[in-house]
Amino acid sequence: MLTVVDHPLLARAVTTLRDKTTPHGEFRAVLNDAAAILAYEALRTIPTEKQTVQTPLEETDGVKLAQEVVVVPVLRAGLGLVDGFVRFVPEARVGHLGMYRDETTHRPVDYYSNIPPVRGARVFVVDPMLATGGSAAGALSHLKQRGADHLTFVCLVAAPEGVERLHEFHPDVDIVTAALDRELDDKAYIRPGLGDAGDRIFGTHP
Ligand SMILES: O=P(O)(O)OC[C@H]1O[C@H](OP(=O)(O)OP(=O)(O)O)[C@H](O)[C@@H]1O
Ligand SMILES: O=c1cc[nH]c(=O)[nH]1
Ligand SMILES: [Mg+2]
Repeated sequence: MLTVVDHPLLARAVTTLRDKTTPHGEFRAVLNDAAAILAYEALRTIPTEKQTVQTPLEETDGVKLAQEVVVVPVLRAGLGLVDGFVRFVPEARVGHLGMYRDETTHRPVDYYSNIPPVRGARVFVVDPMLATGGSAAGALSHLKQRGADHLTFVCLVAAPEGVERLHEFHPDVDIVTAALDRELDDKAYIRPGLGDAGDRIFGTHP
């Protein structure tokens, strides 16, 4: 299932992130806020179980989360979405998957993996950009090999090509995004998009 999160504050954040004049410090801060809204939506279906709580006056019913939460950013750009999740679920475990996209083939190249236990957990793979879908599909396959059985992919901007690829190779994985853009260009950049998310977050190419 594809969810395009519809919220005025998120739409405004995406507009700021698309703006080429937004400097990297502001880009990071606004991406953090956008990530929190995405996390809020993506966590909507997390199961809870009953827990009693003692107020200053009496005991009453409350809830606790009934499933472990694991957040897995696809490096580098995915790091920009981690805090949005961890601010709501501070006990979340965080895995890291290092991948970059080869500039000519546009195929993902793996360079790092450090993943906590994922079997039975609710696993959120986070990366601002879903372009060809090669990186996301590779990340999801890697996590399934490690036993992940409840995966959600969370991004900021998705291209139709990437959504199609994930639906084909990972039909069991829900996608949550802030925007579904028009197309990929001949360099496999998302149009209109926001450029290279990693470079914009970290200020790599002034
Ligand atoms: O859907 P795809 O076609 O695979 O493209 C999307 C990937 O490209 C970007 O990473 P990039 O390779 O720029 O690495 P970086 O995060 O280190 O900048 C982005 O953050 C995704 O991981
Ligand atoms: O538009 C794109 C495509 C891939 N990666 C990015 O950072 N941006
Ligand atoms: Mg990049």
